[in-house]
Amino acid sequence: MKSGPQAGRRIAVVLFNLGGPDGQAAVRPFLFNLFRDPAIIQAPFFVRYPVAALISTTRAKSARANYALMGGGSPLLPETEKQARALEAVLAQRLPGDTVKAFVAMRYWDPLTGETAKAVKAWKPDEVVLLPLYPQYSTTTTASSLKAWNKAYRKGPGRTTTLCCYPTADGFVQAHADLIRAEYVKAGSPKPARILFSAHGLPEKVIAAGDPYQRQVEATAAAVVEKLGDILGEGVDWKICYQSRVGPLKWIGPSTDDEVKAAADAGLALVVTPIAFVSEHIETLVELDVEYRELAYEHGGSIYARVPALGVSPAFIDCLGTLVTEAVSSEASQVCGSDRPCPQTRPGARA
Ligand SMILES: C=CC1=C(C)c2cc3[nH]c(cc4nc(cc5[nH]c(cc1n2)c(C)c5CCC(=O)O)C(CCC(=O)O)=C4C)c(C)c3C=C
Ligand SMILES: [Fe+2]
Ligand SMILES: [Fe+2]
Repeated sequence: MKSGPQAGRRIAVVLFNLGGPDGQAAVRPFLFNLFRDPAIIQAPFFVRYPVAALISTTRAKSARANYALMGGGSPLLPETEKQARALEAVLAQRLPGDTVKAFVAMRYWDPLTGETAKAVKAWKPDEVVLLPLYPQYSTTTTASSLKAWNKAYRKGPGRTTTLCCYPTADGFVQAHADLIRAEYVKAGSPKPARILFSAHGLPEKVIAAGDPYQRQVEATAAAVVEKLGDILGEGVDWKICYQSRVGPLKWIGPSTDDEVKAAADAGLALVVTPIAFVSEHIETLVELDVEYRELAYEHGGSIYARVPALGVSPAFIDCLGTLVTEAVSSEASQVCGSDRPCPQTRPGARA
């Protein structure tokens, strides 16, 4: 525990997320920002730029059509803002006497990380807590955001603590279990049924290079399953699968589309839950709700229940509040919420 005065601090909590286009015109430049990131395409600058320009141009048309299904752009920013306000409310209770403000820093679209770093500097915090809205650590998401932040916030005021991951944190796991149970019951508690834990996929080579994401996704699913003993068992099983494959590389599997087909072919009711996204966005509202639902029906499935993303579910926001409270009372510069620390963690190190 830290010594010295505890109250009266100005605490900035910075929520990291990927960002999404706010309208049709933003789709191509958003995709360009994404594909020029060396965390996404591991190639030298002079290869990455033309590749990013090519992929963003060729992918833009189909991506625009998908964003059009959600009203033209991504709901990710308004959803993340709601989480920021809910977290401020929880922290006002947890840390009375301190002033807490939650900022949003997106990686590939507004508000971009550099812009948010300027706003945080201007707010002059005593403490900065970096909180990725990625419960499972990946080099492609968490590490990429942290790198962009460290560059933009160099010499910024305040002591910084990073919450690198929280794949098995109590409230996070409980919130998932509660939402899954509620959706299963709403669907009529069908049997036989399968719960699919669907996470964003990654190229196999990223995992082979030591990225802990897949192991942490498995840890999350196992922890949620432990809390679902009342519905899992005879006639109800579960599986992890991976969605949103992009590009020609081999990605980790099994893929969500194969698992949806297999379950529907076998006559199982499906309960599909996003397990690595904490808010609704294109991968849940289009891929899970439209594309995979259609696939299930094409394969003879009759029940396809989709569990909502965590959003502002009280157990989840309360869990984030606990993590932030622990971070500001910790001596360490990185707080890892995993039982097997991720590579980000250097115990005792301070930035
Ligand atoms: C766990 C979260 C995510 C991981 C891991 C991740 C890796 C990853 N993503 C791409 C390519 C795309 N991702 C896109 C959108 C997108 N991805 C995530 C999350 C993770 N990505 C989010 C939150 C979003 C934003 C969605 C929104 O509503 O705007 C897109 C754009 C959409 C599309 O064209 O499909 C692409 C492309 C790669 C290549 C990758 C790992 C290598
Ligand atoms: Fe993605
Ligand atoms: Fe971690």
